[in-house]
Amino acid sequence: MEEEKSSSKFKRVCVFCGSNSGRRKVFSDAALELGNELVKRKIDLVYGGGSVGLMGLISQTVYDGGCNVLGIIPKALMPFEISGETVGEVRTVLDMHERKAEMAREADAFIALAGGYGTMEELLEMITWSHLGIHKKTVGLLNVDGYYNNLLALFDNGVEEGFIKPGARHIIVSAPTANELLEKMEQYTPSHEHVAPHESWQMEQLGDYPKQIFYSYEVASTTTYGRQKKFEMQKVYCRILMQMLWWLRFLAFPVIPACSCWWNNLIPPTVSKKNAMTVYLFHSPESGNNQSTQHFAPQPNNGFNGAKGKAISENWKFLYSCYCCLEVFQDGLSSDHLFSSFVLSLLLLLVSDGCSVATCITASGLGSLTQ
Ligand SMILES: C/C(=C\CNc1ncnc2c1ncn2[C@@H]1O[C@H](COP(=O)(O)O)[C@@H](O)[C@H]1O)CO
Repeated sequence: MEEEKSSSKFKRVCVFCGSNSGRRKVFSDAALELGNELVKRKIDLVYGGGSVGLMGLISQTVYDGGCNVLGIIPKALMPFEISGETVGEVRTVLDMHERKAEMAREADAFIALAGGYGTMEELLEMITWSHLGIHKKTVGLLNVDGYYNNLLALFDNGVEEGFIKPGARHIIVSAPTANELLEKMEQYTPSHEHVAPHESWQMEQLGDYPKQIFYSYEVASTTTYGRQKKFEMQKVYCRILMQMLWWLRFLAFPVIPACSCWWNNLIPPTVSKKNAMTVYLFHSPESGNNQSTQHFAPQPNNGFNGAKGKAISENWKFLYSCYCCLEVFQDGLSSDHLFSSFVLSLLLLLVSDGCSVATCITASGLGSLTQ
């Protein structure tokens, strides 16, 4: 079925309004009137979710009129006894900040109806974001029976006293009736200077940003918590993977030194010598002169070159490699570890050969890489 096109330049309007209905009937009437006006113009509704107060009235009206309703509600306000049942689509977010950003992203324009702190805060934030250049969307105020006269007077005073630029005062489009307000909003083009260019704002703060940034916070859809589950499952998988990697490192503990020994036994003395030097130079570049590297040259007759009888030094080498790995795995590559490695390297140098030291350093280096 082909979707009916909106007769307005706005496809979706976000309405901020009281979670209470107010003492006087004019406010409920205004909510119904605004709802009908949106339906007449085929404008979908974005709002705070739930069915309490004016929020419930407007959402039900728009929903019954056949337009889409999207309620964006923080997890904490989800319980039925707090916000009641929501019509249409419900999107749950983590907190109020996410909600505002999500509401602002989804809508082409904003309208504030009568309300309390919540409504006033949402209205003022959208005015501020427009002033700063975070969004370029129209902000309307349905000033039912002069409810917001004092607020508008306060804004005027802000201009008078030099706290609000005269151009920025025009960000708010206000009118006493829904029809008048929407007419004015349709005509409105922003003329105020932005504090910072729209493009310089972080994508996630508002504007035409990619959906996925927000969807990482989005946790539920209409009746099931599908998205939330998906997001939380991803976190569980990550944790399992990390746990697996944590255990796998112990596998590296016997494998790395064993490979080092095996590799060292395979290569001929000349190559071995070169590698030993390279490794040594890599780890201690400042001592990489000819004299010191000579100390690390492998000795062909000490049982490292595939000689049948394994020399004692090879066992030393293996044990030391294990020690290095264990140290690094347990504590990370701390300065203490480096110092003890250095002392042990010197000791080993006395009883073994340069090649084995190089192997051990390599093993500990590899160990640190796996941290
Ligand atoms: C406080 C009460 C119910 C709270 N339920 C709400 N459910 C959804 N959204 C809410 C709720 N309360 C505030 N909001 C948001 O703030 C705006 C309304 O706040 P106000 O202080 O009532 O003006 C509204 O736009 C929502 O986005 C029962 O009294």
